[in-house]
Amino acid sequence: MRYISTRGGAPALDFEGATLAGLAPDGGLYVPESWPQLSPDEIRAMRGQPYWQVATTVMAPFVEGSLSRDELIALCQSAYGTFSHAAVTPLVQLGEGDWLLELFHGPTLAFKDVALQLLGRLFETFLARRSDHLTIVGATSGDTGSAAIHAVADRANIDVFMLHPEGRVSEVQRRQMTTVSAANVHNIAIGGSFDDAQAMVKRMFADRSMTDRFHVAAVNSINWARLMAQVVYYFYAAVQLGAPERKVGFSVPTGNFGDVFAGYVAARMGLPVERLVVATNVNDILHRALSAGDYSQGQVTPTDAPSMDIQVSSNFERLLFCEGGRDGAALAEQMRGFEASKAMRLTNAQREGAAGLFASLAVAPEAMNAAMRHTYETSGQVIDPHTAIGLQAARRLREAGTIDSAVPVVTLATAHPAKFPDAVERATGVRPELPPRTGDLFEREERYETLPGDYEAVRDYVAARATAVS
Ligand SMILES: Cc1ncc(COP(=O)(O)O)c(C=O)c1O
Ligand SMILES: N[C@@H](CCOP(=O)(O)O)C(=O)O
Repeated sequence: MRYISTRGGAPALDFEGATLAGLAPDGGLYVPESWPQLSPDEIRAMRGQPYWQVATTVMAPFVEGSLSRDELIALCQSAYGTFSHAAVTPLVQLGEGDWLLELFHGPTLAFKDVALQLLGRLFETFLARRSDHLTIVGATSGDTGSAAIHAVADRANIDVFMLHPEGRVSEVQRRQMTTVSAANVHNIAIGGSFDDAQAMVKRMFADRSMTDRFHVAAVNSINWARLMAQVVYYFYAAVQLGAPERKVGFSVPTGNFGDVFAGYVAARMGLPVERLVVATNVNDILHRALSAGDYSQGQVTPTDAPSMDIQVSSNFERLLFCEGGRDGAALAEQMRGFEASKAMRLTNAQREGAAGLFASLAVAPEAMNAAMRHTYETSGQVIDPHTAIGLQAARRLREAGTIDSAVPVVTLATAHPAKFPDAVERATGVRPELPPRTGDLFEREERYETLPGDYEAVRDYVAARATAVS
């Protein structure tokens, strides 16, 4: 499989190259040259299979040329063996046609583990084939950071520098990052929002003073391998609910548009998906883009669903490329306009292409709290604020008739409620307990640097500690 840049100005790479590159040198994101297809028979055969086996079938075409089937199987068995639930991502029924896909049984209790447990192993496999050292630079609004750190801590030939917005992640999220004592882990709290941190990371990929000396790599969902791993659970869930004979809808709490783009990929590969609901909090750039064609960056408002406090959604560029005729030059121009003015209009082709599959809704804080409360009162299930946004959007769009009432809808439960105990307790009166695997999180010493939200300060900090490759 070959990977091309959404901005059309970078050479195509194989899977290994795209995984180690992260962002393309022209500022674009890598996407597969074409979508592999899974036939109804291949999808039907996934029923009853263990997660690692479904993962192998879904990912095999994407890694062709870079990993043998046996290597892929071994990586999947090892990555998904770290999950505490035998089903890895169990499906739980809440009501008639209303399902939760629990994605938080990995080491750091959020859906990010599904991809990052694999990505850490992919880095190790590829680094063993070459003499190289990765300087991973990432941005987090809370969950990617800890999942990435747990995936690469103490791995040889890797350093990770993780930027989080100071004071804007939950205490559990922060401690999951800052109490890891591995020498190759460097946490940085920066002034500003996740968007500021993400912009600095992207700028570093374009900064020759860094890329000439260091092999800068990505763990955010700008890295294609992250999304590839997330495509798997759409298939895994849908076949349990009757696919390929029956269509399934998904509601996805959304920030950087990575998780829901993985659902789009599943649909393009042949999974019968009725609708993909893009559920946002009040940071609603994606809802405005999908409902009105208006992709304009507002100020980030801090909320009780902090991981979704995002107003520039990196992976939306992948959708614009795929639905805009795969025209890299035109998209590069469109993105340059956005970067200069912080606003852009979707083209008719982009809007109409997206409208066939996506629906969207922005969920206000009161509705999010009501969804947590209602779910607890009616099913005894305690859910986290991000999941509540997905659930609320699914129910509202079903009531509005946007989603066929006969179609089962799966809401992605993206984080364990104990990551956000204060918000959950305020809404439900219940304070969720951290699972035993998190150990003595509140006793361990924290270690992180605080830097101003200033690119040069972050760049110099990284450059002084990273390992040069040339
Ligand atoms: C708990 C949680 N839910 C939802 C999201 C949004 O996912 P995405 O950024 O892939 O849209 C995130 C962060 O990305 C998250 O950490
Ligand atoms: N919500 C994320 C933000 C980064 O998103 P990513 O999927 O691109 O890594 C987080 O919790 O860090």
